[in-house]
Amino acid sequence: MFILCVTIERGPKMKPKVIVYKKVDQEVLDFIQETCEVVSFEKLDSDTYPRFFQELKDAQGLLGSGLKINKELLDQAPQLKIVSNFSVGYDNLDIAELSARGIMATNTPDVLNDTVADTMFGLLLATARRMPEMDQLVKNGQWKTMIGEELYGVDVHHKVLGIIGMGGVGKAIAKRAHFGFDMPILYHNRSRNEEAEELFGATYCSLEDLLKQSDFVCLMTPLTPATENLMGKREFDLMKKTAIFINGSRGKTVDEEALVEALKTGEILAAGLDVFVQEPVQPDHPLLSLKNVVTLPHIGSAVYETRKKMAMLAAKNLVTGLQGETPPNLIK
Ligand SMILES: NC(=O)C1=CN([C@@H]2O[C@H](COP(=O)(O)OP(=O)(O)OC[C@H]3O[C@@H](n4cnc5c(N)ncnc54)[C@H](OP(=O)(O)O)[C@@H]3O)[C@@H](O)[C@H]2O)C=CC1
Ligand SMILES: O=CC(=O)O
Repeated sequence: MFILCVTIERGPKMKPKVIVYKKVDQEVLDFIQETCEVVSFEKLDSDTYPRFFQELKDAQGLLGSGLKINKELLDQAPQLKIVSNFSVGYDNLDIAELSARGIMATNTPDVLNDTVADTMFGLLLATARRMPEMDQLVKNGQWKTMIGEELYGVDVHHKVLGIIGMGGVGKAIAKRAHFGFDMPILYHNRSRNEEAEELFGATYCSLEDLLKQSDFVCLMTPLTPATENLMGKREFDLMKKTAIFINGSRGKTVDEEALVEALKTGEILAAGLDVFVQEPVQPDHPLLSLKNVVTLPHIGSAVYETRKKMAMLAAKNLVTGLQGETPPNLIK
């Protein structure tokens, strides 16, 4: 019998194509490029969207932040295997739609906890002691004499801090409050966080009790259907008139109209906000005209070292997923 043997020459294995739609260090791009073909965009805007959607057609991975990953976008990305979100919050991802299509989703928890907690504590202190207002007074040449009672702030140390959302960031805030400022801590989650209770003496309580008893209320939950508008008129009414509200979660966890009203009528003393329903917040937003509001442009994790750690973690998630393994921060 005559047997014909044919050897099929295989070319080098094609690298999967990924789109990185956020500016990351060359070191991070180099790491991804070892195993993937990378198309990168420093930002997405009206100029770059057409090419982004073109590239999406055969992309297997996405890495970036903020972009809404929903059904409409996924319909344009039939080869997609993984979405690596460059942030811990992932309310921009339609997780049900991704799961239904068998596409993995990952985020970047933990590496940013201390940085975000520093930001939130800074915001809390700045709001309590009216620092941006004082800064403006000095720079405007209005510091003519020692300031009077009308410009006094309120103490932070030994005051009761209520944390709604005692997770990674919440615990890092509690650590600062407990060891640095001798603050009794109340917290509210759907489940108990025994570590925070043991390490920082935090006391679990209902949302209602937390709002009634806290001098500072710090909101640090993810944005989910259950937390959307978590803080509304009823909740601000429950807070002490002397209390300060800090939001580091997402803008939509707060009913901004109710917050404006509470701040105007003196239902609460002041607010420190890193996040807004619409970002960037419009300059004519009523919150921005209030003296008792301190604002930041969503800078919780915005320091170079931390953003680099987040980028590398996002890159590892992406590459691991595309290699057929379980990424370290798979969202389940
Ligand atoms: N401003 C900024 O730059 C930043 C903002 N963030 C925001 O903060 C959020 C939290 O981050 P992180 O601490 O890492 O996340 P974690 O998942 O570690 O913690 C979230 C906490 O919120 C609690 N939680 C969730 N749902 C509810 C609910 N319905 N009611 C009460 N508590 C709830 C969880 O506890 P349980 O499950 O028991 O309810 C958990 O303790 C992010 O999702 C993001 O939106 C994060 C980093 C930076
Ligand atoms: O808002 C930032 C995040 O990491 O989530």
